[in-house]
Amino acid sequence: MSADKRIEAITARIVERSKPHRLPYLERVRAAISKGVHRSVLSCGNLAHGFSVCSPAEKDALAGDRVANLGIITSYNDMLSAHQPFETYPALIREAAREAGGVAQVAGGVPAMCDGVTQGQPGMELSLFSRDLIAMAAGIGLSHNMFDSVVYLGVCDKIVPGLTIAALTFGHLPAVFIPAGPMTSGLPNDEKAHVRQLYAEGKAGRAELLEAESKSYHGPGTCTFYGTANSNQMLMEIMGFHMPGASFINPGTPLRDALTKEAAKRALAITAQGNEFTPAGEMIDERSIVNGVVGLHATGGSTNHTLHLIAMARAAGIVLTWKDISDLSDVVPLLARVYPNGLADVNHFHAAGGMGFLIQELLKTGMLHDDVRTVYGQGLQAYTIDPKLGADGAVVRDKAPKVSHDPKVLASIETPFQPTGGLKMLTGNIGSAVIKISAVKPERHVIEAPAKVFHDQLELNAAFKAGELTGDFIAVVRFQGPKANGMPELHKLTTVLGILQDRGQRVALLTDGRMSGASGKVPAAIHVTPEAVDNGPIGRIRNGDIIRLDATHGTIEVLVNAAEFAARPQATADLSGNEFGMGRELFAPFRAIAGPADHGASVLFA
Ligand SMILES: O=C(O)[C@H](O)[C@@H](O)[C@H](O)[C@H](O)COP(=O)(O)O
Ligand code: SF4
Repeated sequence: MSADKRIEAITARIVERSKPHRLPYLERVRAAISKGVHRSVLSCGNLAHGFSVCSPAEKDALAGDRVANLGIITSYNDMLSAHQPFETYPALIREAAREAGGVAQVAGGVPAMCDGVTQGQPGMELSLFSRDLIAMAAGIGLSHNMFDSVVYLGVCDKIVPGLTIAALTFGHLPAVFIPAGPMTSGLPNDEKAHVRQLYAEGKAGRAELLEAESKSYHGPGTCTFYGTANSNQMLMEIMGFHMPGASFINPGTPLRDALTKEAAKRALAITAQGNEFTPAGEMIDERSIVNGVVGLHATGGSTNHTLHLIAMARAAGIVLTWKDISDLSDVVPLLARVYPNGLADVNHFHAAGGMGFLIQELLKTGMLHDDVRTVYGQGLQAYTIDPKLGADGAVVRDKAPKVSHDPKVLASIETPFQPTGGLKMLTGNIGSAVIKISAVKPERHVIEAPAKVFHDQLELNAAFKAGELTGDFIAVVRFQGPKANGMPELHKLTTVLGILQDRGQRVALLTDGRMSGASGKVPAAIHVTPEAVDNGPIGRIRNGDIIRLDATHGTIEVLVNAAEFAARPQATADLSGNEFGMGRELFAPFRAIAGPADHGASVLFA
């Protein structure tokens, strides 16, 4: 079935807009492909260094150009519960490579930050920049030019976007992403959030809070809320970088290991030496990117992808805009209710039918481009499956269920939770912003209230403790953009604003910073561009100004006389405290050159 004509129209405009970047990109990819087996251009000395630790049989194989060499880029560390399982993956992948007659080598590692560990801490100011650094670090591994295909081991927030930027930069090579899967379900996310609110109100102690947090985050695997990390898994599957059904299988299970070995063998099967050559730079095109945006809307995905997906697309010469994302939101229905957009977690999503059911439903009405290339072959229909472990220990794929196993978590295309998606663009005299409405009740989609201005999320929390946050208001938290302090997530505001909202106050947030993908029920206009430190109008808002946030009509306005507002001096902030400490001094060059949020807040692309 061809895609819905509205999806086709938005895709066509992206193709047209991208040509100046996409065509030269494809020429570079094809020029690199034309050079043949890449290690064949290495000198004997280069090659000897490259395979010095291999077995004699592997050296023989790599001395020629017939046997495929699989590069592994790994983001293993013990800080991210989602990445800790990767510790054992290289051995499993090497075993699979041997079974497939190929060779596998770890090309390099990349850094991985856990936004949960750094949330509310100075380290969070490195987080966004770590995405582009991860792309660079992966590039260093791949620049050995020893490889015919690559598997990327990554899950969390900035890591998959950074690895995708690298995979598309090395677009002449096939790229298969291998996830580690979600943590098993612990204390439900809403119960964790409730204990946090009790603690913030002084009704629970630290011991009770730590117990709740530890029961929620309790073992290996991705945290089970639908934040950026799990949005990444959804994206990798719907864009065709995962094997079908790979996203949400728990770590340490036979099926997980079978999927990992299968992915390694598939990566070796789609090299230029085989008959199904699938270079990443040609596999991913504008339709793949649109499919990714559709998946974000249909699942209520992370607002961070209004930054990351733009940077990821740009790495392949594709220019995606907030208006594309916003216009797709008007077409794509919301089919999933996973925390913070509901009470379920990703394990419940998978049990309800998961990615296979979701893709099946979206294909039914042309919400997705089916005619796309994937690491598994041609077409997205192949992903409408339910993965199982076969008797022989290999992966088998049943058809996805015809009916959702839990319609309260995963809806059919005929009975969506909302007729439109979750991510809207806002424009007005403050600039541009984005808002995630899938987790916000309809009666809160329009908020008009006086501004309370802060230059730091801790200032707002202190005002809460001092009992100063009374009545209806829009919290303006500014000087939080990429050039100011690296654009940290302001997720710590969620608890306080949630308490005030639950008390009946009509509150909202307006910031040039960003939120966690796990932030939810309070209306938040985020990623305001231009940012305050770049002379953005958000820097001219004063306490008491009336602001109108209208997610229904897509506007964000300060209701002040235009001439008076323009004549106001730009506020300034003392950012000296953000320049040193916890490594922030190392990222001064990134703050100096970071691009605007609506271009991905990247140091790699203007
Ligand atoms: O974008 C995201 O999804 C978040 O960055 C997420 O990865 C982060 O870990 C949250 O901070 C977790 O939520 P808590 O901080 O509430 O545990
Ligand atoms: S989902 Fe967030 S908190 Fe959980 S491991 Fe990943 S980065 Fe850390």
